[in-house]
Amino acid sequence: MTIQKNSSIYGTANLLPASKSISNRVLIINALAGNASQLHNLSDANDTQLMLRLVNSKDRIIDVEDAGTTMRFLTAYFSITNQRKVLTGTQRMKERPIGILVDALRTLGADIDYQEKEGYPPLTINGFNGQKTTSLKIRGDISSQFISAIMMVAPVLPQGIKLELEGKIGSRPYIEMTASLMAQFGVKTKFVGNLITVTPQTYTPTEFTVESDWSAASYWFAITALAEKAEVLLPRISLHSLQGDRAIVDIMKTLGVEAEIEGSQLKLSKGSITKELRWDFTHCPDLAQTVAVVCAAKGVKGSFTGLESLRIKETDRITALQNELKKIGADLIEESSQWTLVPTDKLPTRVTFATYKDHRMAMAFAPLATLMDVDIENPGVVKKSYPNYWNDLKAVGFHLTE
Ligand SMILES: O=C(O)C1=C[C@@H](OP(=O)(O)O)[C@@H](O)[C@H](O)C1
Ligand SMILES: C=C(OP(=O)(O)O)C(=O)O
Repeated sequence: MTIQKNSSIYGTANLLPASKSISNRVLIINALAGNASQLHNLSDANDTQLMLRLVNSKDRIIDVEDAGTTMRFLTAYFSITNQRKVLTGTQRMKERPIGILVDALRTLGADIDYQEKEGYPPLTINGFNGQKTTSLKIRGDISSQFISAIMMVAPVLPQGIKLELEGKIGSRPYIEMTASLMAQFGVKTKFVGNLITVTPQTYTPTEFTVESDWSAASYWFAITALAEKAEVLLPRISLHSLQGDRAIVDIMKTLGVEAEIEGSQLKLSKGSITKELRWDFTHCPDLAQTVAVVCAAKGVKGSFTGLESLRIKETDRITALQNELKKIGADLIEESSQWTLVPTDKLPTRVTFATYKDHRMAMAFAPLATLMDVDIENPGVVKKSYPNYWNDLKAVGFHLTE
């Protein structure tokens, strides 16, 4: 697919999706609350559509495709609700670790086997043999999704749980989001230091509306930063969000984007840009690609930390970024847990970007069409989190051809 260069961008990202992280949590919580909640504005992201279909499925084989939260949350949900299931996914899903979650669930009393490689999907869940312990230790540095998965099922355990997070904690706002959503469905958790305590409680069915997705919004900040002239409106988005990726407001302020609330919308417009950005992505890993591309094209030197988890997402995002940034003359150099982004000094006029079966590679590189003609391989990948991305680009004036 080709996106023709357009450096003046005006309009509304009307089809901005609802948060897939919030949607997938409320779907698990709702299932534990007897499916009696009224849920509004669930995300049209494929990850959420999968969760919607699979959480109450009677099928034995559950294919989560490439949806990480769906895989991790359903593993805990089916285990604790004593359902016999086989959980599988794409080839990439079979390379994304799940051993830490399986070990924790086994310690709790779940009977789970690996079908292929130890520590990775596919899994066979054979049921739950009664709660064996009330205290668990779990590493916090591989994926917060393991922690969220256990937290959500914890109140239905006969004796509740004390979960001690070990080592560095990554993606902490996602853990806080889990606690906050549990509270909105009537379940209290205590999260103090590295200890999460959940007593046995019952979820209350609730009416709940999902807000727009901040990770999806990040691409609109990138477009505004990169364009010569821009004014973009984002609907149904809150600055006081549960989503840690609202950090994009602060990051992009230094990269030349002003964001101000106008009624129920957020208005993005051009501001002034710095020469250097230092940022730790430990708690907002999904923003890294968006920010790296903007720095690379705008002549901003980046000093980044907290990118470790990018290696185990939809693709190895570090390698994918390094390969594709090279095509515009930029480098991402890794040196002992520090990454230096060396921006380009001369942009090409046309580039084809590979997307590595990763929605965020497609969505993060497309904004470069404000500066050059861009070809995107496998544009359909965006359906994982933002199926209407290309239509939204058209709505603000980009010209796209197959
Ligand atoms: O809990 C969630 O909804 C998510 C947590 C993050 O993953 P990690 O905890 O693996 O960093 C994030 O990258 C992912 O897109 C969604
Ligand atoms: C990492 C992501 O998702 P998941 O881990 O849920 O597949 C993402 O959406 O960028």
